[in-house]
Amino acid sequence: MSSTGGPGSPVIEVRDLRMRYGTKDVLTGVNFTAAPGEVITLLGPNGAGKTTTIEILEGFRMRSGGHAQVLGTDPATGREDWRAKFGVVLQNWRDHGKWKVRELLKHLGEYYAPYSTELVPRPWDADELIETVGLTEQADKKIRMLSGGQRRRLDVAIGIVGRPELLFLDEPTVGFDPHARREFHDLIHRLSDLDNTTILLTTHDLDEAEKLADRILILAGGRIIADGSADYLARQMSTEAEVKWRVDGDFHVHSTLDATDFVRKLFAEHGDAVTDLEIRRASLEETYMSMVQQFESGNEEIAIHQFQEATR
Ligand SMILES: Nc1ncnc2c1ncn2[C@@H]1O[C@H](COP(=O)(O)OP(=O)(O)OP(=O)(O)O)[C@@H](O)[C@H]1O
Repeated sequence: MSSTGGPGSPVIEVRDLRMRYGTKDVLTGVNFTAAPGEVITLLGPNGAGKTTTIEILEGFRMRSGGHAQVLGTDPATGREDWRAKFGVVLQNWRDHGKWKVRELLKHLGEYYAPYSTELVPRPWDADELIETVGLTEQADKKIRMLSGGQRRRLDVAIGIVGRPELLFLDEPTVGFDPHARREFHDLIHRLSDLDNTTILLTTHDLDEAEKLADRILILAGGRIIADGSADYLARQMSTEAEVKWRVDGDFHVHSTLDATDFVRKLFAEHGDAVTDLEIRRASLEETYMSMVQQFESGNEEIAIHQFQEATR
């Protein structure tokens, strides 16, 4: 089932999205699109407006201005059949304590049965889903007995029980141990690769953003100030690479704009005497920190200008 508003059209399309709370402008012109099957991570400092953006797209919050289309519909006017096409994992979902895990997933799943198709049978079989999110041992436990991380896995299961075309996840891995985090990442890859699910998630974990996202959006100062793959962003922001090497046991470091040319000359001069060669570009974390620092020190225009210059 495709309901993106026509073949090839974006699943999410946001233009000049604005949000004002009282006298405070939180979003001042957000622009981005998401294609079918894309995994997009929304990064930004606390209070940047990530949750606000997601809630507007989910139809939970009315925007102050601008244009938004989600699965071919304006979220401000989306109805039941539109809501059934996407899944939501909120930041704090803390009810249903008396229900048991399997019971709740079966119950919530029933809502999606009318939207089942030959291609995408809905809902997800409860036991299969429970196994997929790693809760088999907890299937017959009451929800209030689950640990924080197990509860979060259940939140993810609730978000995908209807086999959504689009999945919104707000800080999905808070409280996950490294093993649960790895399993969650595998699940996201599966959903996007096998089911072509489009995924928009927020996280403060840059390592996670780098591992998961096809594209990273950085939201700061009310706008998307950077949009691209982790590698692309790091390359655009850091023009210099750091080269480290040893010659005859002595350690050397050099920053250069053209690492390939530098290394070629290094070998021409020292040949086999060069050992422990390492070339390093800025990590996503360094790129992100440098952009956000510019914003927090009041240099919004410089940060945007720097990025735009670099991506020109
Ligand atoms: N209902 C509301 N009424 C007034 N102000 C609000 C409301 N909801 C959010 N805000 C404010 O809007 C700004 C953006 O909040 P939002 O929760 O969208 O940010 P965020 O990027 O998700 O932050 P975090 O990373 O801390 O979760 C914050 O300054 C917040 O205090």
